Formats: sequence, structure tokens, C-alpha cells
Amino acid sequence: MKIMLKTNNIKFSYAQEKILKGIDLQIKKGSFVGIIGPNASGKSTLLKNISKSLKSDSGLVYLDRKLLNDYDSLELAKKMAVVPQNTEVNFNFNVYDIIMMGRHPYQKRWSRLSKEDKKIVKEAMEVTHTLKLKNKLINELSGGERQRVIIARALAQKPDILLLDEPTSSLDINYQGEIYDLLNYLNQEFEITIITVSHDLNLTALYCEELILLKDGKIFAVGSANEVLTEKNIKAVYQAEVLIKKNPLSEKPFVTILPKSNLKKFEKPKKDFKIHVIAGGGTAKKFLYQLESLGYDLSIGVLNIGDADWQAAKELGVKIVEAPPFIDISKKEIVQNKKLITEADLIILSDLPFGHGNLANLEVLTTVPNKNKILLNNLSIDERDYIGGAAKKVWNKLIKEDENIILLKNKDNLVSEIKKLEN
Ligand SMILES: Nc1ncnc2c1ncn2[C@@H]1O[C@H](COP(=O)(O)OP(=O)(O)OP(=O)(O)O)[C@@H](O)[C@H]1O
Repeated sequence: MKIMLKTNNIKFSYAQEKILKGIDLQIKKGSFVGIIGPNASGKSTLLKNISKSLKSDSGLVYLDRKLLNDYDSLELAKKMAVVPQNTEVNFNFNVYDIIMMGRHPYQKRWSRLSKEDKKIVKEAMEVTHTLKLKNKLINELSGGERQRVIIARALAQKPDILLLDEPTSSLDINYQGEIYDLLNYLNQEFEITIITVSHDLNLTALYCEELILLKDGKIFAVGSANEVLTEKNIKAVYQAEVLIKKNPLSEKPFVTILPKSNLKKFEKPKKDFKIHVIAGGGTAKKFLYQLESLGYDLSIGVLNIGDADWQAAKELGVKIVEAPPFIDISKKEIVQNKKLITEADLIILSDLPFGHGNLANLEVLTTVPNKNKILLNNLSIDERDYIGGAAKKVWNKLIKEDENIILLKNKDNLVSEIKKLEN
């Protein structure tokens, strides 16, 4: 295994404040590494220490087996390029001139641009799709365009290793993917070693083969995305409750912040309005999050354990009447559900499909004629009745006899309907 960059116990302080508290790193040649960690954990300071923009107080940094301190600035610029966090450029040069600056380490004083310089700059512009911006002034570009130009300038240096500090922080989702795709291409095609600092755990997990998680100036965890991005690690380092699922396409972990713990910090006001939801199959997932974030007192049931709505309700800490999957809802669960329904100010029935197993969830509504009900019917009952019309029969009876029913085709209007009832 060839090592491109290695640090031995590096320490760094700004004035009296200790920022890096002994960092040991080994970055393989040709690898794509992501440094993550909370605000002020020392990520940018580490990047500056390994790129000689700051000098470590103690410890050693080796770049390709040679001490970083032994590189002079031109020699270092041929080996390593840095894309800083702030890509603002003080002088309003045009894009071509900015990218050409990347050739500076190779140019002799007062010499003209060589054919080689021009060829390399053109290639850098091609891979970063900046050719069409060539004559534009740098300060007239969008954030994403400027980011690509600064990466092109770094590529014009023909580095073996590229360090990027939050390369996608100001970019929209499309450009974020584009920049990481570009980095991935550079890594795979030209074997450039890449180190990114990022707050985007999911992009980092998706593209980086190794992750370094920093906490308070020390390395907390190193390894693959699956090894580093665990609920336990995230909680320990970010003090955040997250849900980690496997991205079905990439098999990489996908981190979702759990809204409840997030919102708790803002002391979200609780509403004195109880809503019981009858759902299943993920038909309520989206509006459950919405209603929970608005502070409604929610309950849900009867739901099969493992169902998508059950998972959402669990994540949100909503009261659930649950039942084992693949068997009919039992009497006991029906009674528990009825109790919550009786206590609720409003019942919402999502447009869930009905079979033998959950018909009781529909039938229960006929026993509480005085309760307000919102029935979602974006999909007609015909399309959701999997028991030869039995569900449709109950539905039709309900619609005919119950005066407290609101039929709602569009889930987007749900909150406004609830607000009307609340008042
Ligand atoms: N030039 C400076 N002078 C003094 N303190 C600094 C300086 N730059 C950074 N710091 C401090 O060093 C600590 C680490 O900063 P650093 O920028 O390395 O963290 P980070 O993990 O990159 O943070 P973020 O995710 O917020 O960008 C912070 O407490 C910061 O206030």
C-alpha cells in the first residue's frame, strides 16, 4: 500500500486555544477520503496543517514520503492543489486567466505561456465544463460556476493530491452531485488522491471510500462509510439523533436527522388538539411528519409492525396501536384503537388499501358518528378494495350516514382543513 500523505501526532493551537490535539493520518495514494465532523472540530485547520498553509506546533507531516516542511512552495504546488472554503477572488480576472494561474508553478519568470500550458488549461476546462465561461469575469459567475473554475485552476497545477474544503457548500443539489461526480472521475481516471472536508454526510458516504470523523480536534473514527456513520458515532460526536438506512442504490449509509429531537431544541409549542390517524403502507408518512412538526397530539393505529407508516410513527414517537404483520387485527388491538379514537378530536383516514387483515380499521369509524373525520380519497375506494367489495360497502355506509365527514382528494389541503376544524 503506497501512502500519499501521513501525519504523526500533529498538534496545533491558535494563540492559547488548542485546536488539533494529536492527529495521526495515513492517506493512501489514489484514495478518495472525506473528513467530517461538527462545526469547530478542526477540519479546516487540519486541512491547512497538511497543506503547509499553517505550520503544526509539533508532530510531522509527510507528503509522498518527504517531510512537508522540506517542500518549497513551487515544488509543493506541483504536487498538491487546494480548493479553499472561500472561493471569492479579489481581482476580477476572466476565467481563462484565473485557470491559467494554476500553471504558475511551472512557468519560468517572464516566460510566455507554452503550448503545454495552454493544452493543460484547455483539458482542465474541458473536464470541469468551464470552456464556455472562458471569457467571463470571475465575479460575474454563479457560485457553482465559480467553484468549477477554482477546481479547474487546481487541476491546471497537475497535482497528485487535491484538497477541497467544503467544495459544495454553496451549491444546489444538481451542482453538488456534479462536483462530486467530477472529483470521482478525477480520482478514478487520473488517480488523483482526493481529500474533501464536508458537512454533507450523505454525499461523503456516497463518494468517499474512507471517512475520517473528527471530534474536538481528535480523530473519533476512521474507516468505510458503514463503519464510521453509525447512529452511535453520530450521537456521540454531533449530539444528534439520526436514523441510518442503507441507500438502496449504492448500499451506502444514508443519514436522516430525526425531526423530533431537532425540533425539541426550539421548544415547539404543543397543540391541545388530538388527531388519530388510520393508515398503512406509507400512505400517511409524509403528513405525519408535517403534523408532528406543527405540534399536534398524534396517535395512530392499528398498524402492522414494520410497515412504512409504523416506522415513521416510531421515529416521531407517536402513540401507536400495533399488530404483528400478516394476520388479522385482533380484538384487543381493535379495543385499544377505539380508545384512542374516542379520545381524539379528529380522525384522519388515509387512502390506504383494505384487505381482510385491516377491514376492522375502517369498520371502527362507523361506531363513532359524532367524531370529526377527514377521509382521504385521492385513490377511489374501488381501487383500494381488495376484498371483493366488502370495504366499499362499509365506506359507502359511512359516507351516507355520517355527517361529520370531510372527503379530501388532495393531501396538500390537509393542514388547512384541520385548522378550520380546530377553530
Ligand atoms: N484564524 C483563526 N484564529 C483563531 N481561531 C481560529 C482561527 N481559525 C479557526 N479558529 C478556531 O479554531 C477552531 C476550529 O476551526 P476550524 O475552522 O478548523 O473548524 P471546522 O471543523 O472546519 O469548522 P466548520 O465546520 O465550522 O467550518 C474553531 O473554534 C475556530 O473558531
